[in-house]
Amino acid sequence: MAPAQQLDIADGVSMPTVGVGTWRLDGALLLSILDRALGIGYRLVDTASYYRNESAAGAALKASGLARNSFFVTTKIRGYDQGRECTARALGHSLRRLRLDHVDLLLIHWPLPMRDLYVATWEELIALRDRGLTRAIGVSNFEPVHIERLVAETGVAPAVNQIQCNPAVQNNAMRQHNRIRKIHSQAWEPLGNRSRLLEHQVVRAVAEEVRRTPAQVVLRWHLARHNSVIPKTATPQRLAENLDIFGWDLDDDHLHRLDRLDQGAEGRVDPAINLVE
Ligand SMILES: NC(=O)C1=CN([C@@H]2O[C@H](COP(=O)(O)OP(=O)(O)OC[C@H]3O[C@@H](n4cnc5c(N)ncnc54)[C@H](OP(=O)(O)O)[C@@H]3O)[C@@H](O)[C@H]2O)C=CC1
Ligand SMILES: O=C(O)C(=O)[C@@H](O)[C@H](O)C(=O)CO
Repeated sequence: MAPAQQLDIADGVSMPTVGVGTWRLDGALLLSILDRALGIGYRLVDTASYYRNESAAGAALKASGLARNSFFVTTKIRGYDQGRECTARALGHSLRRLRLDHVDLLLIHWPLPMRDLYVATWEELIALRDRGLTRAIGVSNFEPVHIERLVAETGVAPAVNQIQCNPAVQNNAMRQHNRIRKIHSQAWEPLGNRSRLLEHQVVRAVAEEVRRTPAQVVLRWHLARHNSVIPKTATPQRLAENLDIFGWDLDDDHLHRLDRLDQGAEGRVDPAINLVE
């Protein structure tokens, strides 16, 4: 069965299953990538204050002329903006750069447990959602222990946990815990750059068998395994390729061969020690 192109992440909030990743894109390049992406049907833009590209993303969205309710924007609260007052102020700055009055999904970028501010930050996200400044709230790079603390102290589970995931770095413990808590797993680094996944002989063999590209095979694996994806490309021609992952299938044998590529900790960024500020 073909996967849905939208999924429900919260009451009345539906999110595209494929979006545009924007880390390391900015300025004229980001404008032209988003112009092309929005023109061929992408409707989700993943940005973050840490990427310093929200202004260009906002300009591209405005130039697209698309109605506000037809596109979906995710941004993130970076490390040094964690904590009650800083978080609200940071979202205000992001909204101004994005030229929007609300985002669709607001994430805590990294838990930074050594700072011990992620629960206070989460409480602020709940308040920002209740004020209509974001339609849904979630986290990124949160391990089960961090999520359990949010739920225990606030009673509110994230709608989404954006985590590193691809066939080579599957992060199965995090994905399984997300599933148990009914939290959607959105995959960052979906193409497995750090692991040179697209060059792997199994990926290439499956791609040849189904007459698709290695990137399409990997992105289709994600949808079959219930992840949504936000691949990044600075190559305009690849945008259409990365979106053309519906209406065809991988069979169980293909999926199981890709499942077996997991390298465990190899290539995995440890969420608890990453110091992205
Ligand atoms: N929450 C978090 O902590 C994080 C979130 N992210 C988000 O996730 C997004 C995606 O992750 P990212 O790390 O960029 O990695 P990706 O898995 O999206 O890989 C990007 C790389 O793959 C290449 N590529 C893209 N499409 C194709 C294709 N069809 N064929 C061959 N190569 C291709 C790109 O090359 P080229 O550009 O030259 O086309 C680029 O080198 C980020 O942009 C960001 O929005 C990322 C990291 C952490
Ligand atoms: O792109 C992001 O959202 C990130 O957080 C990355 O910079 C991430 O920190 C990373 O790749 C660390 O190695």
